[in-house]
Amino acid sequence: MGQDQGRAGCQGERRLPTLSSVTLIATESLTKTYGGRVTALADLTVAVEPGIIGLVGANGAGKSTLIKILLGLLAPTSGRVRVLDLDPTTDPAAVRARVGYMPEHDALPPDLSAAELVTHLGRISGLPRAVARERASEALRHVGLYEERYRPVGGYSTGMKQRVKLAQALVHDPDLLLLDEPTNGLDPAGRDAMLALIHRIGTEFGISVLVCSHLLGEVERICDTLVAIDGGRLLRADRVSAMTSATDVLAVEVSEGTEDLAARLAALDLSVTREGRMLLVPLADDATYDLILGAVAELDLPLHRLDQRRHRVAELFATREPSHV
Ligand SMILES: Nc1ncnc2c1ncn2[C@@H]1O[C@H](COP(=O)(O)OP(=O)(O)OP(=O)(O)O)[C@@H](O)[C@H]1O
Repeated sequence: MGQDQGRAGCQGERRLPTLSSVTLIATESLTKTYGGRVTALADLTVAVEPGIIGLVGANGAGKSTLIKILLGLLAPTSGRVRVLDLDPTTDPAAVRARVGYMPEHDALPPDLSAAELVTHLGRISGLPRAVARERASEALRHVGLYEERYRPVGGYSTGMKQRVKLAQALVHDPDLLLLDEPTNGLDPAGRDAMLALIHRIGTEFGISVLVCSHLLGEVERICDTLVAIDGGRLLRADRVSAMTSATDVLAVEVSEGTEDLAARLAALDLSVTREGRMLLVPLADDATYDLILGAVAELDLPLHRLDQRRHRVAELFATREPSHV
C-alpha cells in the first residue's frame, strides 16, 4: 500500500485524525472504485472506539465494500485503514484471526449439522480439533442453537440460519464482530431476537460489534455509536447519545385522564399537543415542570412519565432515506 500511503500523506494538511491504538477502526481518505467506474467509497475518513457500532446507509451506500476492506478481502484503491491497530491491506491474516465476520448472504451446506459446520470453520480458523468442537458448542449455545446443533442446517428456518452464521463468526473468540445485515429476511419477532442477541454479545461478552444495516431504526436501538454513509461518503459519525440531544419539549403521560389533563394544561395557558397517549408541552423554563406537576396532582392522576423529549436519530437523516427509517 506504499502508493496509497503516499497519496494519504499528500493530504496531511487536512489534519486527519491519528490512528491511535485505542481506536477500534480507523480509515483515512479511504476510496474504492470498482473497474475504475463505480465509486463505492469516496474519501472516507472515520475513527470509532470499541463498543457496538452501527454502520448505516441505503442499499449501495458502500457498507459491504467497507466491511470487505476491513477484513482484508478487498484492497482499497487509495487511502489508509486500520482495524484493532492492524493494517488489513498488509496483514489480513492477523486481522481475520481477531475479527469474526457474518456475511449478508449464505451458502450453508444443507447436509451438515450446525455443530459440524461451525467446528469445521473453527478448524479453518486454526483451532485444534478438540478446541474447535468445544468452541463450536459454546458459540451455538450463545446464539440459542445448542439443542438443535446436531440437526442438518438444510432444515433450519431463516432465523436459525442467521444464528448459525453468527455462531461461526464467534467460534474463534474474536475481539471484533463484523455483521453484514444480520436481520435480513427475519420477521419482526426474529429481528427483535437477533438485535437482543447482538446487544448481549456486545455488552456481556466484551466483544466490539460493527452492525451493518440499511435500517437506521434497528441499529439505533442497540448501538452506542453510529456511522452513516451515503454514496460512499461519510454523512455523520457520532455517539448515539450525542445525536439524540434533548429538545425543548416536555412529554407527559398519565395512565388515565389524558383528556382532563390536556384541558387543565390548556386552561393554564400552556400550548398542548397530543401524540398518541402523550401530551407535548413546550418547555419555557423550570416553572413549566411545576405547572404540569401541579395540574397532575390537582386532578389526582397517576403520572406515568414526565421528561424532556429527545431527538430521534432518524430525524437527522429523514431527508436522505425516508423509506428506510
Ligand atoms: N464487485 C463489484 N463490481 C462493481 N461494482 C460493485 C461491486 N460491488 C459493489 N459494487 C457497487 O458499489 C456500490 C457499493 O456497493 P456495496 O455492496 O458496498 O453497498 P452496500 O451499502 O453494502 O449495499 P447493499 O446493502 O445493497 O449490499 C454499489 O453501487 C454497488 O453496485
